[in-house]
Amino acid sequence: MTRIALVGCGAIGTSMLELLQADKAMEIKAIVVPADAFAATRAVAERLAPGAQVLSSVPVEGIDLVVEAAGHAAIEAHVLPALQRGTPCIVASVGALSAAGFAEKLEAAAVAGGTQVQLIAGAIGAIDALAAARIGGLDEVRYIGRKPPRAWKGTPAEQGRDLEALTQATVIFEGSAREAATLYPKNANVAASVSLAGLGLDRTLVRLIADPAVADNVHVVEAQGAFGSFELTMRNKPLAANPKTSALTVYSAVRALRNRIAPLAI
Ligand SMILES: NC(=O)C1=CN([C@@H]2O[C@H](COP(=O)(O)OP(=O)(O)OC[C@H]3O[C@@H](n4cnc5c(N)ncnc54)[C@H](OP(=O)(O)O)[C@@H]3O)[C@@H](O)[C@H]2O)C=CC1
Ligand SMILES: O=C([O-])CC(=O)C(=O)O
Repeated sequence: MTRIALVGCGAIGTSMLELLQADKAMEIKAIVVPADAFAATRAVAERLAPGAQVLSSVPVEGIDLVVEAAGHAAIEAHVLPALQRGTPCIVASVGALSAAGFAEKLEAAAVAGGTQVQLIAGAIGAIDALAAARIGGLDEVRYIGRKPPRAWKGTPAEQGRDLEALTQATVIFEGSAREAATLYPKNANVAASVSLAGLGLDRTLVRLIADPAVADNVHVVEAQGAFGSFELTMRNKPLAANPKTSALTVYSAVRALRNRIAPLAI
């Protein structure tokens, strides 16, 4: 039995718990959330993971694997210490690695604990192709993220514009993946994933668009290099509980967990 600590119990975490009820080889032992979310999280746990304790930090003993679906700050607070203790971690908030020196810090914690941190592909695809293409050499990688205006609420996209009033597609950001992931921590984790798999946070070109004509979260990756080239378009359904987040992120996290224990992993 693999004993799991889930960090975060919002849109992704709750949907993961729903799916993981079917997995008999895994047990959710702990759900880690801020103290002000205890009551709501206990109600979710009662329904979907009755054996889980709701806590404000990952237990030091009795956890085989940590899975994070909480946000950038949770990596420093919960993933780093778990790695240092030797517990492997699966991370959804990949954009946290855009902070200067943070990827190195994460790696050092994993080395100190003799374990590994796995960054999930989340809402984007072709991370495998991109990471393989990097070995032969990449010349250019572009990422374009297009979401409905409501998905950009509470972000810098609101500065100087009324998102509700947009009548046409509007570029809200153009720059590096590092800047995108820093400025849009709940919307541009995939920009960080694409860049970490490919040309790096500073050389990956990112454009973010608020588009009233789309209902899905549309992600495009274009890459060129020694391997040839590819263009990928994902049209992801957002989660009802959080329009910023694509449902595919949940499936990607569940896949990562299942692959940890599957005799044949794909
Ligand atoms: N790689 C990818 O493709 C994607 C990655 N993500 C990442 O996943 C994160 C979660 O997404 P989503 O579930 O939609 O967001 P939600 O806002 O719906 O849920 C976040 C949950 O995490 C909790 N939380 C916040 N901060 C902490 C912390 N420091 N420690 C423990 N728990 C914490 C929240 O508690 P409370 O309610 O009290 O704040 C809430 O339960 C995003 O912030 C983003 O970083 C999201 C989409 C795609
Ligand atoms: O879920 C998505 O479509 C992408 C997302 O929010 C992110 O990359 O942070």
